[in-house]
Amino acid sequence: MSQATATPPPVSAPRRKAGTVSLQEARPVPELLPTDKGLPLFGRIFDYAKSPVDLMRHQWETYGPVAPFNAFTTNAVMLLGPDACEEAFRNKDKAFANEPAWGQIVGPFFNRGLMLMDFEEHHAHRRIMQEAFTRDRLLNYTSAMHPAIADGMAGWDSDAAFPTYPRLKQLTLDIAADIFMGGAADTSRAQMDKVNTAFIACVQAAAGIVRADVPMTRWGRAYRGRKVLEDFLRHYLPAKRATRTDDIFSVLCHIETDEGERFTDDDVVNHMIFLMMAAHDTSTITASTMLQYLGQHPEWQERCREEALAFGDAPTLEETESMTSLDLVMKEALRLRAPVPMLSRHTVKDTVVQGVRIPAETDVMICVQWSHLMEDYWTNPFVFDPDRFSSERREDKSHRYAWEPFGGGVHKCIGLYFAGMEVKSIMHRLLRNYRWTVDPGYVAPLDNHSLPFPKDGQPINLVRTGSNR
Ligand code: HEM
Repeated sequence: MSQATATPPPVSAPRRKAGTVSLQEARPVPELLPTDKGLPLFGRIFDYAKSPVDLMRHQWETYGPVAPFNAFTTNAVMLLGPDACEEAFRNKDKAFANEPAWGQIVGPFFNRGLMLMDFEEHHAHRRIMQEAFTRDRLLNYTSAMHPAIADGMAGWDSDAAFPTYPRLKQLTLDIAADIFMGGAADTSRAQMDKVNTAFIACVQAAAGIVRADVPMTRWGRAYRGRKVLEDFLRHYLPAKRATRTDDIFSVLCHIETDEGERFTDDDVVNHMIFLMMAAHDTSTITASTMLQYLGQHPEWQERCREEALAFGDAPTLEETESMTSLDLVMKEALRLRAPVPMLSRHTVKDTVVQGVRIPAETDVMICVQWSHLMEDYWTNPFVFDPDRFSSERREDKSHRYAWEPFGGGVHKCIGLYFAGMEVKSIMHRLLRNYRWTVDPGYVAPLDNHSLPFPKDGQPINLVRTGSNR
């Protein structure tokens, strides 16, 4: 165990059972202090970008589990602590909607992706999509994953300042081309690069300040990017419909529920674009966080390497699942740096959370990252200590929602097992063929404008020890 960042002062959690306070009895959202109004137009959005954790701590200590928050011109609220998050995830009275919330953030570029659907429609689409993530499908994705990883890593050589983040980002994009698209057979490298650029433009739109189709802006690029992606996918659709292959694109074209429900062509295109986005940055962030901590904790790197060496080059799904130390490290990485630190909702009716009345038409931020760092639930929460998840300690059991990197309720990440398999397969190959070190004092300078990534690319000292083939 070692100190990763300064430990903040302890906080206490006023707990309240869900559903015990009626709308009439509930308190209003606490009044925003004048000092917390932030900048005209932007509110406290830059405070969030500077340090989400500092902002969340301030909100929790000043206002408690339901905290007012000025973001752009809206009066939003932040939900802090696992009790408040749980109430929003459970969404008992169907007050919290995703589309009007995430739609404002990820814009029209991930339009009609599963996460942007609500209630009955969401339920219907999720039932179909579930068929793409069954255990049998995962087995197929796992065997296709290893050659894609080996190809992507083939050029990774010893480098005293190996830029982890951009390299992992490229790797996960390459993997997506194989696992999601099925290698996109008749597409040249140049065309594939164009698709990757289009895709990145869509992902980066979340951080755009100008939120309209204006040339030279993030949103302008994303509008053009979405068009490129749609054209690309529509070009391949007839072929994917005609034959069955093991990639997700083909799977989405053919899956159906027991009742015979299937996706239309538009659904397939929309879900594909969203799925690639959902899978890409989140897995990249997780793998790069793991690389950082394993580089700073050689004893854990060695422990994980021993497990990796116990299996062959291409472990099966069961084998990746049995890599216990790697699993603990992944959980700890997701705790310390949740790839999606804050989830977005919009209330479609008045509702009550932790005894506080949240009016209809309020933007709500579910601050999962804060739950991961509260002293009420974790010992020395800012310290890297994967054993806290071991069967002897199970600190994550301190509250059902103390650890919630994949969210909860009906929108809980549908790709969580896929993510575990992908990230562990990448780490497995790295551990077998490389050693690496990271300065123990290194703290990743995070860009928090959209999902948190290291601005400096997170350089590590990488040494190649195996053939990686
Ligand atoms: C470590 C990696 C990942 C993390 C941390 C993560 C996190 C999340 C979170 C927090 C949500 C809930 C959003 C909400 O409630 O508003 C979510 C939803 C989703 N994720 Fe993931 N995700 C990861 C990887 C993946 C992968 C690999 C895929 C697909 C292959 C995927 C597909 C989805 C989809 C489709 C949804 C929407 C589910 C729904 O609304 O029903 N994710 N993810």
